[in-house]
Amino acid sequence: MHAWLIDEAALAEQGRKSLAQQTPNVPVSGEALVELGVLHWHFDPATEMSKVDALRKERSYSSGDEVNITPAGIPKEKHEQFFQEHLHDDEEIRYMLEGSGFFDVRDRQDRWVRIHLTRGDLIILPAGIYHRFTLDVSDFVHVMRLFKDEPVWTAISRPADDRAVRKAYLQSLKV
Ligand SMILES: CSCCC(=O)/C(O)=C/O
Ligand SMILES: [Fe+2]
Repeated sequence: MHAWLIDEAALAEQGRKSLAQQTPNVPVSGEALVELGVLHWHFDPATEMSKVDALRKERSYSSGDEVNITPAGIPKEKHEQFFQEHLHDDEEIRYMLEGSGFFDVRDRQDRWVRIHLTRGDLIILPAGIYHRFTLDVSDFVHVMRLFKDEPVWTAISRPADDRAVRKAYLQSLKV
């Protein structure tokens, strides 16, 4: 996992799937992500699935599924929808089994932090954080999605500032 600040204009120029970090390169540490409520682990899918299972139990992720995301495999509109800034009422838990991609999350100053995830990265985005997802130049990801209850994927587009989950998230940043 690598994370860095991105500038929207520069990103548009280089293409949103580009692996190139921007100049000036401003890295964002794992600790800074934790302060935003973003948690990250790395578990080798070949040898460390028991650690994923332990985390599932510990955090009560009772259901899950696996999806392939490729330009050919999902409708373009869906991929565009992933890249529309949104939030969820629940945590978003994603475990990268193959491939790679970017989650962009908003920081306290409303800047974009780009998080590059590759095989073995497991990320938890807190409920209420504004974010988006895109494939990178590899154009492929096989991802496990984990849920506390029945699988639901409801994206609430920004602006959603009046939503209870957004207010609770902002409140959690203050402590
Ligand atoms: C990498 S899983 C597909 C994207 C997704 O589920 C989501 O909510 C993006 O924010
Ligand atoms: Fe999302």
